[in-house]
Amino acid sequence: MTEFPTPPTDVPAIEVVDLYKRFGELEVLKGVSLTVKAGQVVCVIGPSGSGKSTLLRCVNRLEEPTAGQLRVEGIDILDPEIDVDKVRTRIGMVFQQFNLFPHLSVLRNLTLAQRRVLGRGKEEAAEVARQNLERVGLLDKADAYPAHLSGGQQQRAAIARSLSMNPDMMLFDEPTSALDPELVGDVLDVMRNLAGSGMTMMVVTHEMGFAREVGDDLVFMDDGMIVEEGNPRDVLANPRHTRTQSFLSKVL
Ligand SMILES: Nc1ncnc2c1ncn2[C@@H]1O[C@H](COP(=O)(O)OP(=O)(O)OP(=O)(O)O)[C@@H](O)[C@H]1O
Repeated sequence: MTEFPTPPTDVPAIEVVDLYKRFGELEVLKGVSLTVKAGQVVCVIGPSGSGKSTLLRCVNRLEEPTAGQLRVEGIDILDPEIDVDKVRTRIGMVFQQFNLFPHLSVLRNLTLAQRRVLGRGKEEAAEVARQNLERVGLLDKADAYPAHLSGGQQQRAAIARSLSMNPDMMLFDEPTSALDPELVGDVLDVMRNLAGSGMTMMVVTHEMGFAREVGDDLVFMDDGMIVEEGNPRDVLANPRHTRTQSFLSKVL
């Protein structure tokens, strides 16, 4: 099995090289290349169906690319010898639909994978869980069940669950799209704090304000390709490509 050594600091956190993904006849990714440096926040925007989620899902091996290269901290994660569980412990993923287990308390949602995947003991896992619940402002909900939390609280619990695995980087797939508008701000605040703490993040989002303020880089995808990429403030203020202009004119 390939082990993950501590990477030298000049190795990119994520390197996507000429990535293709096909579902049957449908080519969803058509030669996507991008680099996320350690500590960077890269936001990915684009119309529905442009391949944003598929790209993220390839990065933590929830989907198998059809062709191309994917390196995480310099390690080829498409290597058939790779331990996929180990890849996933390095890369936290937060989904639109929270994916908490409804029959487990918030605390047990946070301790389960720590114990099963990382082999932590009960007390250590609970302590790590409490620290991360505190980080997202939910320590008082440790014993609650997901159904008794608001959508925003559930998403913050899902972020705390990811953090409890001590990931080196986190992928966010439209983390606020399922939330009522008044609950979006709290989740974005948690993400802003995470970015401020130096977490490497790739964020598929429709929140252009977040992308502008927090993103180091903005990627616009359309039809399975990266059409435009650059400093978020520049791309949002002065999109160069007509497809970016057309998309932004509808969402800004
Ligand atoms: N497992 C799958 N099987 C077949 N087709 C799929 C699968 N997953 C995604 N697709 C298709 O791939 C295309 C890209 O989907 P993807 O979810 O990556 O787009 P997206 O840009 O994230 O869209 P949205 O903003 O609506 O979430 C869509 O046409 C979608 O229907």
